[in-house]
Amino acid sequence: MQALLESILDEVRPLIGLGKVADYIPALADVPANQLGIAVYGNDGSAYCAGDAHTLFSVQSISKVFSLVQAIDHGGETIWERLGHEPSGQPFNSLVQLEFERGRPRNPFINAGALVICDINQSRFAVPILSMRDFVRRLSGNPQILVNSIVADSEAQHGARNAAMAYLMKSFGNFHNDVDAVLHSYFNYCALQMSCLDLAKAFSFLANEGTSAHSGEQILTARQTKQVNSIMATSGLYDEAGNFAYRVGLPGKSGVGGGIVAVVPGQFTVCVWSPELNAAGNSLAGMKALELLSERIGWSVF
Ligand SMILES: NC(=O)CC[C@H](N)C(=O)O
Repeated sequence: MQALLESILDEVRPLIGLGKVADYIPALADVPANQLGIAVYGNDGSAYCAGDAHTLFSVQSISKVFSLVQAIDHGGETIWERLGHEPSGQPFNSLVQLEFERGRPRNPFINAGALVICDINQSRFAVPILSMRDFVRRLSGNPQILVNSIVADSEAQHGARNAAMAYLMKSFGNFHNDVDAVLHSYFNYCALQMSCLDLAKAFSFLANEGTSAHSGEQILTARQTKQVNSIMATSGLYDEAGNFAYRVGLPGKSGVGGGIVAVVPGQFTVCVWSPELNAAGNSLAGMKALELLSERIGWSVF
């Protein structure tokens, strides 16, 4: 596995320079574009790292999985009264469908759906950002994980589109808390800083029927785990979810920080990171690396 990861990184490195680092969040525009890392975390506790696998980066939309898991943990099936689990076929920050569908987001991994999930969690936790940080520390087994408040504040200053979605949902009665308070939480969740290895470990329960492979803690039931993986497979990469299923064939979740986590159920999780994005907002080199990995191991969920 170690040699395989090294050779995949060598193969995808020439793609660096062909994508574009997210700059609509100004603090992310400064991230050096030539970084590339990958980490695999096995259900047997084995870890393999290559490249910049220990460098911290902004998880951005990968945090939407953590928020969803927190909400399921508390609200169970009732959360689906407020949003769907269908792919949207739209960019992650689209407003168009939300108006047509009367403020009910298609799924928890587009921004509108994540904001509803954050609204649900805002009602539950006294200190939502600390609850999230501690949850992620537990999931990854790394008590050092922090939120980068410079990134969160930078996004807050350019958060008009997310605010528009939240207010639109409020106008339809599908948003219960103060919009600014929920946006503050959402931007802070997105600004969690983690490495490829942290993320691979944090997602390990999704490869292991709901139980964390390193701590033994049950995070979700096996049934809930299947549900989260299926939403990742159909919606984890926004309007590129079909392409990701076609090329990689695994449940996955991306973020505009350039990270992508994928799950090989029953075996391992993998996180790849390269900050330059393609037009859909997914890591360009990261997509290719995961495609090569699934081809070389000869395994996908399809
Ligand atoms: N796709 C992403 O990673 C988007 C997350 C980002 N914080 C936003 O709301 O725009």
